[in-house]
Amino acid sequence: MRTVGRLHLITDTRPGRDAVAVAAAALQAGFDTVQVRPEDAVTDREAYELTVRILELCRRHGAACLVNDRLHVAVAAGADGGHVGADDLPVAAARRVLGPDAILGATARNAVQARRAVADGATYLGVGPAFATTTKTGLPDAIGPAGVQAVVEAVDVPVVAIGGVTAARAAELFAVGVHAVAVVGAVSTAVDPGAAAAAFFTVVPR
Ligand SMILES: Cc1ncc(COP(=O)(O)OP(=O)(O)O)c(N)n1
Ligand SMILES: Cc1ncsc1CCOP(=O)(O)O
Ligand SMILES: [Mg+2]
Repeated sequence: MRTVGRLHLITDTRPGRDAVAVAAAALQAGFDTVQVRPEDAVTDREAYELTVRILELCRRHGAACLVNDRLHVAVAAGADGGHVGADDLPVAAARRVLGPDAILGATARNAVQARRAVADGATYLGVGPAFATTTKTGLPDAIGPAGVQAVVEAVDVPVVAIGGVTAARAAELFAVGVHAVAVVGAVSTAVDPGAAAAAFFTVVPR
């Protein structure tokens, strides 16, 4: 199984966004994982074609490619794994779909959810929202670095913090022990996504 990366770009497929160009810039700047996260309006065919393009970029950079929610697309495209949350396949079922060697991320907000996801086969935990975000609507209140730290201290698998993550805030999150951060808006909405991504590379603990 490929190891879990430290800097995860999550694709922004909202209208007007160029997910492939942003992924290329982030990979060039040092991001080591791209999670393809198709909006609900994106068809499976579109999600598959996007994943194939992103996977080719990831392979060129030695990076991991994951697919959010739609694990059949991950398997069909030959991606490195997927990510599931409360509205997706249960973690144990997702593990059966992906097989024992794939990377499987699961969303958790607290220690109880985290331990359950690990017991059911999660490779890493996506924990947040760490800070308030407008990228995804309907989220519960942000849990802050302290809430993320509570999960870090509850499990022995990598924690990937998500939600309102900027380069400055990433330093706070690494300081409480996260393995990685996942980013959408701070890179995808930047005037220069490559420069925005490069700012994260400087805060990853070596
Ligand atoms: C790294 C990471 N953490 C959390 C999420 C959220 O996934 P999920 O709960 O399935 O919500 P949607 O992304 O499907 O809206 C994630 N995608 N990645
Ligand atoms: C998919 C998801 N899950 C929790 S927050 C979030 C979106 C994160 O986007 P941003 O990095 O722009 O806050
Ligand atoms: Mg989901």
